[in-house]
Amino acid sequence: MEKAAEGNTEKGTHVAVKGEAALRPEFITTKEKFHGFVDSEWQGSKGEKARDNGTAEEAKATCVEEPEVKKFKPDTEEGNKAGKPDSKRLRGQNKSRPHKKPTTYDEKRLCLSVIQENRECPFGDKCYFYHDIAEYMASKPADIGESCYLYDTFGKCPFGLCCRFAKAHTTPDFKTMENTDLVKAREGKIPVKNSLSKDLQYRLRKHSVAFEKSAEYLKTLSNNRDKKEQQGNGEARAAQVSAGPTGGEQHASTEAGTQLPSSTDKQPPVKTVGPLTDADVIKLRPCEKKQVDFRDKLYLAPLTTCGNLPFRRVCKRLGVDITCGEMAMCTNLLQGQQSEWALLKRHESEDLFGVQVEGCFPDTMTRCAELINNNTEVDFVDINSGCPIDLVYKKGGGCGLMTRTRKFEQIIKGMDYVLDVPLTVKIRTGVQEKSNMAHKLIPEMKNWGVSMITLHGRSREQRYTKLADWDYITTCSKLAGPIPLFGNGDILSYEDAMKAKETGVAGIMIARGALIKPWIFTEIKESRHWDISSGERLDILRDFSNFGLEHWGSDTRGVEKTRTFMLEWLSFMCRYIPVGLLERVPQKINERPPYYMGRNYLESLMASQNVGDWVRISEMLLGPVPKNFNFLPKHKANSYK
Ligand SMILES: Cc1cc2nc3c(=O)[nH]c(=O)nc-3n(C[C@H](O)[C@H](O)[C@H](O)COP(=O)(O)O)c2cc1C
Repeated sequence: MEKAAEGNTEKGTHVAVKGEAALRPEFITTKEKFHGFVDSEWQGSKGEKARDNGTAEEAKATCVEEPEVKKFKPDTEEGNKAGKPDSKRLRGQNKSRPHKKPTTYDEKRLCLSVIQENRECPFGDKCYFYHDIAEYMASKPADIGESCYLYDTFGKCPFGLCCRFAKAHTTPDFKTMENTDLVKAREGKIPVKNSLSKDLQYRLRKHSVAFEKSAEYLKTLSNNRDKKEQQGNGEARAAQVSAGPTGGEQHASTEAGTQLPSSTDKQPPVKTVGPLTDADVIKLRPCEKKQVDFRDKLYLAPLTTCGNLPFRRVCKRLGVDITCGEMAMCTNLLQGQQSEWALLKRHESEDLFGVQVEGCFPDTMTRCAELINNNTEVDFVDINSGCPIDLVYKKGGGCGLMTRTRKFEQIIKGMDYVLDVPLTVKIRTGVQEKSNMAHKLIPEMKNWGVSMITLHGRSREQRYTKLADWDYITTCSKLAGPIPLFGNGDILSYEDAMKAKETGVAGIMIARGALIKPWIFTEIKESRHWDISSGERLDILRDFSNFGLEHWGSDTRGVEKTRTFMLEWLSFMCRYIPVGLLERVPQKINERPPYYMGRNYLESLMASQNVGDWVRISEMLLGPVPKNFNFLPKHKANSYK
C-alpha cells in the first residue's frame, strides 16, 4: 500500500492514507496506544475494566478462571497482522499452521462404561479412565457457566456429567436431571438432517450401493465414445482431453462409467439398458424435477471452515435466504467418510439449502449426485467450478473444469440426469487474469441442464487482488438469461448490494461480507446501515457459541471445537469498522482500518487484529482456554488488497 502520510499520529492530525478506511479523527490512534489500552484494560476473570453496557459484566460471570492468553511475538505472522501488512504473507491460506492438533484437552476422561449407565468396563483394572464419578468431578476443570444451553433448550443434555455446564443439570449425588415437559415437547423433532447412517457408510465401504441412474447415464458416454471411435474421431477427442490442466491420459482412462478404475468404482452389477443417445438423456430427465425460485434472494456463499452449520444458523437469524454447505469432495462422500458427510448437514432453520460438491470426473460426480439425491434432503446441488486451490485445480477440478469443457458438460449432464432437485454451478471469470472465459462458457452451459449460475467476478490467478469485475458480471448475466445468474464479489453494505442488483443480476451471493458482519443481510433487507453496538455483536457471538455447543458438543472437546471455529470467524470479524466511527459510510471491503479506539472497551477489543485478543473474546463466552491451546487461522483474512 502506498502511504500518503507516515502512519497515524495524534488525534485529529491523521492524514488519509491510500487504501485505508476514513475514520473520524477522534477515534484514530497509534498501534502502541491501541495495544497498550487493550492489554492494560483487560482484567481477565475479574473483568472490572472490561466494560460494555453491562455485557462484559456477563462475560465476567462466565470466566471463572484466570485466562491464560498466549502472547504472539511481533515477528510472527500474527504479530505482523497488527503491523505493516506484507502483501505476500497476508494472502491465501496459512499453510504452515500446525497439522498435529492435540487430540484431547482432557487429561483423563470419564470411562464410557460409567457414562453409559454403569455397564461393565471391558478393560477392568487396566482402564486408564475414571470410574469413580466423584473423583472425576473433582478433577474436572470448573464449569464455564451457570446454565446449560442444551438442557435449557432440549430438556436434557446428552453430555451429562462431562458437560462443561454440568452443574445446571447434576444433582448433589451426581445424577443427570431431565426436564420431562421440555423433552416431551421436543419429541420426534429432528433439528439436523443429512447425517450419514451407519448402514449407508457400511454399504459405501463395501461398494454395495447401487447407482442405477448413474449407470444409465454413464452408458451413454461409453456408447457415444464407441461411436466416435468407430467414426475415427479418436484423435480429436484425445486432443480435447489433453487440454485439461493435468494432461490427457489420466482423464481419458476415467471417462466411461463401466471401465473406471477409481477407488469408488467397484459397483455391483446393475441392470443394463440399451444404448442411450444425448436426446434420450434429455427425454429421460424427469419433468417433475423440483423447481426452486432463486430470484431476488440473498445467498450466503459456501465457505470452507467458516460456513459451518452454527454460523449459517446465525446468518439465518439475521435474514439470509439461501444457505449452502461447505465444499465437499465427491470421492470422500462416495467412500462414506464421516467428516465429509458432516458438511452436508442441514439445520431445520435452513429452509432453502443446498450442498456444494467438487470433483473432476463424470463418473464420480454423477454417482455422488445420485448418492446425495437418494440419501439427503437438499433443495439444490452446486458444483464448485470456481475453486482455485492447487489440490483441486491440479487434478482438473474446481475452476480447472472451466478449461475442460467436454468433461464439464458430461459432469453437468450426468448430475442433472440423476438429480430430482436443481443443479447449480459456481464459476469464476476464468483462470488467468486477462483472459476471461465465463462469457464463452455460459451460453453453452444453458444447454447442459444448469438451473442457476453464480459468477465470482475474479479469476483464479487474481484471488482476492483487485475488486471483482461487476461490468463483466453484468455482461455474463445477460448472456445467461433466462437462467438466473447470481453475482458474487466484494459486497459489504446494502449500498453495494443495491448497486449489484441494478446490474440486472438475478440475485447476489455474499461471502467475506457475511463473515465480517453477518448482520449485512438485515441491512440489505431493511436498506440501512446498522450502527450495531459491541454488546449486540457479542450477543451474535453468544448465539454462535450456543449453536456450536449444540453442534459440536458441550464437553471439553465440543467447547474447544466451538472456540476454534469462533476464532476462524473472528479473524474476519475484526475487520468490521463500526458505522458510528466512520467519516464516510459505507465501509469498503478493500479498505484497511487505521488503528482506532472503539466507543467502549469491547468495541476496541473487537477491532484488534491480534489472535491473542480474539482468544480473549472467545473466553468471554467459552471460558478459559486449556493449557495446551494453540490457534493459527486457516485463512489469512487480513489480506486487504
Ligand atoms: C473463508 C472462505 C472460504 C471459502 N470457501 C468456499 C467454498 O467452500 N466454496 C466456494 O465455492 N467458494 C468458497 N469461497 C469463495 C467465496 O464463496 C466467494 O466466491 C468469494 O469469497 C468472493 O466473494 P466475496 O467477495 O463476497 O468474499 C470461500 C471464501 C472464503 C473467504
